[in-house]
Order: sequence, then C-alpha cells, then structure tokens
Amino acid sequence: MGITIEGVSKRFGDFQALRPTDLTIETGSLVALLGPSGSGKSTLLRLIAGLEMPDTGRILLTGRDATYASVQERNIGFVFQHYALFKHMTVRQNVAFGLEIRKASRAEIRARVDELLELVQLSGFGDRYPSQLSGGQRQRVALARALAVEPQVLLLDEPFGALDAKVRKELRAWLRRLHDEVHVTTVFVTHDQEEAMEVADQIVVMSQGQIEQVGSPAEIYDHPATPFVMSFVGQVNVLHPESALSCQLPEYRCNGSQQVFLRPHDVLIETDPRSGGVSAQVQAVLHLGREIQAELLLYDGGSLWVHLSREQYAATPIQRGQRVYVRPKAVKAFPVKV
Ligand SMILES: Nc1ncnc2c1ncn2[C@@H]1O[C@H](COP(=O)(O)OP(=O)(O)OP(=O)(O)O)[C@@H](O)[C@H]1O
Repeated sequence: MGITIEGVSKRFGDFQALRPTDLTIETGSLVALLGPSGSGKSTLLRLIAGLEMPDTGRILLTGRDATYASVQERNIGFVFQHYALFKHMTVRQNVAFGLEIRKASRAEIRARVDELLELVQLSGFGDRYPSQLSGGQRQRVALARALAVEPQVLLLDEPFGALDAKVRKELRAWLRRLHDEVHVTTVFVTHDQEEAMEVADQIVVMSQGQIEQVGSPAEIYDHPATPFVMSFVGQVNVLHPESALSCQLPEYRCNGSQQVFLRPHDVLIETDPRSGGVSAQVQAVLHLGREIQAELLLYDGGSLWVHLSREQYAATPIQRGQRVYVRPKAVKAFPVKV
C-alpha cells in the first residue's frame, strides 16, 4: 500500500514538531526516516499510524484518504523501541494475539503462528516467555506479532535502538531479508545513518521538523542536497570558507561565499613539499583495523580528519608530529547562508 503525505503538519502547543510536509512512499518499499533527536521523525510516523492527528494536510493510504481514520481502520503493524510483548504470555500467544482478537479459527491461528515463527527464525521458541529470550529475539517476536494480522504497512520506531551494536547489525540484515520475503511497505525511524544506509531502499532525511532530502542511500551520500545532509550522513570536514585548502580548488571562488565540505577519505596526503599541497602537521594517528584515521592541523589553523585505507597508509606511513602536504580529491561546496 503506497502512502501519500500532502501538506501534513503538526504542532504541540507553540512548538512546530512537523512543518507542512509532502512525501510519497511507494508500495512495497523499505523507507528510513533519518534525523537527529527532535527532528520530527516519530511525529511523522505516529501521524501515518493514526496515533496523532495532523493540524493540516491529508494522509492517503493506497490512494484513499485516511487522515482521520482510526488506528484499527488503517491496518498498520507497529513495533516500538522497547519491546511491548505481553510478559505473561508465551511467544506463541503473543504472536497469536491480534488473530485471536479477530476471531480467527484455532487451526488458522496455529498455521499462521507457525509460519511467522519460521519467518522470524524462532520456530523452536514458541513456548518460551519473553523473559527467557534475548533482546534481539524479543524484537523479532514483536515483528512477528505486528505481521500476524497481515498489515498493509509496517511502522517501526527505532526497533533496534535498545540493543547492543552486534545484535543491531544482525537484525538489520535480517530485517532487509524479511522485507525481501514479505514486501510489506515498511517505514522505520532511526537516528543512525549507518542503519538507514544498510537497510533502506529510500532514506528521508529530516531536520527541525522538515524533510531535507529523499533519495537512495547512494544519492544521499554522493549528492547531498543541503549542508545538513552532507554533515549528517557520513563523516565530513567543514572547511573555513577562506582556508588555503578551499582556495586551492580551481572551481572554487575563494571569496567567502561558499562553504566547502570534504569527506575524510577524499584527502590526498603527500610528504613531498613540491606536491603543491597545503602544509599540515599530523596531530594524531588512530589505527582502527581496516582503516587508519589521522587528525591534521592545517598551517592556517583549521583541523582536518583524514581516513586512509591500509594500502594508502602503507604507501605513506605518516606519524604524529610529521609535516605533510594535503590536497582534496573531491569536495562539495554550498553557498554560505547570510
Ligand atoms: N506529545 C507531545 N507533546 C509535546 N511535544 C512533543 C510531543 N511529541 C513530540 N513532541 C516534540 O516534538 C519534537 C519532535 O519530536 P519527535 O519525537 O517527532 O522527534 P524525533 O525526531 O522522533 O526524535 P527522537 O529520535 O528523539 O524520538 C520534539 O522536540 C518533541 O519534544
């Protein structure tokens, strides 16, 4: 079921949590709402779910106006960050809950629960209670429960937020595969850009109650529409508009009218002063396994982070205190806001 948001906005008292917003979510897609805390992601998700009513605009679900439809009428599955499983019920009973309410037959419920437990890879766990499961397993049960009633839309609010990094990573891959199998239109909220990039087909980047950009992970990373997107998605150096490194760029005007953003892996480091690079001193070198990160102090005062592959580092093994010469490989400039 496709979702269309037309001019939807929401205030809480004096606070504009969501500015008038337009968004189209294609049927069967897996979309991430990505942004920092307070950017309006959950508000947008809750408006789609019918847990909040908008002040303006319309919400269409499969082309039908659902702006004021109740949560039940929308046929939506919901999973929150903190597992909301019923503690006194077994896994099977939890998953069956929505089906019991809908008065499905016993045989039907049994078959559907078996199918769902297999889908979330918890077939042997049906008789356990939530307290006998790991955090990741509980979230998978919550997903199975949300999917039990065959929702047309699945909404997930930071579903893996409370889990440790390793389990989160496993569940991301698992959610991607699950979506490939069931194809239910899925919208999930996250403030973790890596999570959004890894899981989603489309990312909606939000800041201060509005959408900054909508695009595939590659579009968002390679062609950020705004300085906010450039800084929020992936690491970035923000250069002073008149720094020597900015001014070295042929296409750059060097008059303070543009702000230059440079990804740490888009910096060339050389040790020969004749290379024509900007002089800098190495402040720190961090060995992070697959990658080496270095902090440099540019001679005109700015600091610059550089990420090197092991091969690059092997070719130019820089050390703390060393003088080096840097050149940008690729940059992105945005007009400075006055
Ligand atoms: N019921 C409410 N009453 C008052 N203010 C609210 C309410 N719900 C949300 N807000 C405010 O609206 C803003 C947006 O909140 P929202 O939960 O949508 O942000 P978010 O991007 O999901 O952030 P987080 O990742 O922290 O959940 C916040 O500043 C929040 O304090």
